[in-house]
Amino acid sequence: MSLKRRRTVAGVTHEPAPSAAAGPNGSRFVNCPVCGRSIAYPLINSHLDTACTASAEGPQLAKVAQDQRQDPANTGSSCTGGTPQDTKQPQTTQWWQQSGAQKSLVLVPSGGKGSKKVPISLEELRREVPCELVENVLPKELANNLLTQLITDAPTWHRGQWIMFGKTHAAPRTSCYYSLSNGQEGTEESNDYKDVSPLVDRRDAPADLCKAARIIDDVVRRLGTRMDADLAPRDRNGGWSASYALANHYADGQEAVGAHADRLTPLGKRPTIASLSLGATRTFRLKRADPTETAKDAASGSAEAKGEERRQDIEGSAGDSAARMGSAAGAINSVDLSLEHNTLVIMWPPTQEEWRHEVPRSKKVSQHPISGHARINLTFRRLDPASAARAPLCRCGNQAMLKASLNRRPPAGGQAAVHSGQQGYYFACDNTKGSCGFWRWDDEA
Ligand SMILES: O=C(O)CCC(=O)C(=O)O
Ligand SMILES: [Fe+2]
Repeated sequence: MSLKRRRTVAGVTHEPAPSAAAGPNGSRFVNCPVCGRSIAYPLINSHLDTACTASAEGPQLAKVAQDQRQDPANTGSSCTGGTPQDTKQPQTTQWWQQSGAQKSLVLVPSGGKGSKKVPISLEELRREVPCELVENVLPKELANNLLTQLITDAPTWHRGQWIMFGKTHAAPRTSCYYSLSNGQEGTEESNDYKDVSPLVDRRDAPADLCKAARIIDDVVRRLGTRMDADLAPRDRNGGWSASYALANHYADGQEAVGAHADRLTPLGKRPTIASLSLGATRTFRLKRADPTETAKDAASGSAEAKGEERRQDIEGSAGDSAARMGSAAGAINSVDLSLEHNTLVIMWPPTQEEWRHEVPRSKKVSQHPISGHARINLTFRRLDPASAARAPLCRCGNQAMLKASLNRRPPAGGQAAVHSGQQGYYFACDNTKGSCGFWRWDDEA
């Protein structure tokens, strides 16, 4: 991968333009070789990197925004209460309209561990990592209102706990689940929340959150059509819609979430998760998962600790693990996304299987006009009741946890080998207080 500001489009590599005030013919503007738009000459490189409309989703997303204005009754989630005027908010400038934006939203190490981080374009991000970033995803007023409301609610949210070496620690953030299905989900689905966290704080989503969810459903569905075959079968053909949003509140740069993957048991294999950031800008770090992480689990039959314990466990070693990875030469193993207010990150499959994500602590968090140093994150997730129902009970009598194996495949000839394709999955005991040692391949047909 080239880290120079050079771009290959349809097999033609466009060399970076010299950073002079005027182009070769003396004009102060140049037509973008990709989208054809007239761009101030010194800004053409950053336009190509971050703002060019010719990237696949630019026009699509523009259409999303337009459709949202024309069709506010869009029924992405089953939240009710949306009214036509609700979504008639003025649109903010979208990233593909910000010609010449100078921001470095995506940084990757230029070499080994500790090397300088260099920017890559949103297009390169999408190509190299199964994630993508959409700026200004909601109408500005909706994003601001939602932030104001959630910042007001956040003091009533729950601070989770995790146990390590017998000691209880408070989670460095507060959280809450907002249901987007207005109590429509059955008992089984409600039970799935317990699987997400044993400390459930679940509420009905307020109206602005329902509106946001409808827009996000639509964005995810439209962008998902580009890669339908990669999605979980039930999410294909525009099938994805969020059933709930997990909200996190980070009061300041000292609050964080350690490296982890979101739990597969309630969401099913190859889940798509859409993550909305509101308020102060924070770094969202993705690292390729260490194959030895699941090897330990599978070999010893030991349970992985739940929730925070697992997160903290990985946190200390994640950097080393990524450095050890040594996958294909030039491949990106680690990426930092700068998540500004009203930015959506879509984690496509197989992000939860093959990558780990975190929001590291930071000494430098700039203030947002509404929330100061605080940040709210909402991850929009789709429950898969069938997945949770399939999980066997371990010897402790608890539901075992579905996990992806990075380095092992199911035994040749087994049902799982025939049906699961590349990825092996297994169930393991999920008891934080001590594993019963339960472990078996998932042999789903
Ligand atoms: O705050 C974020 O951006 C990520 C939160 C997250 O990963 C989670 O709640 O599982
Ligand atoms: Fe997560």
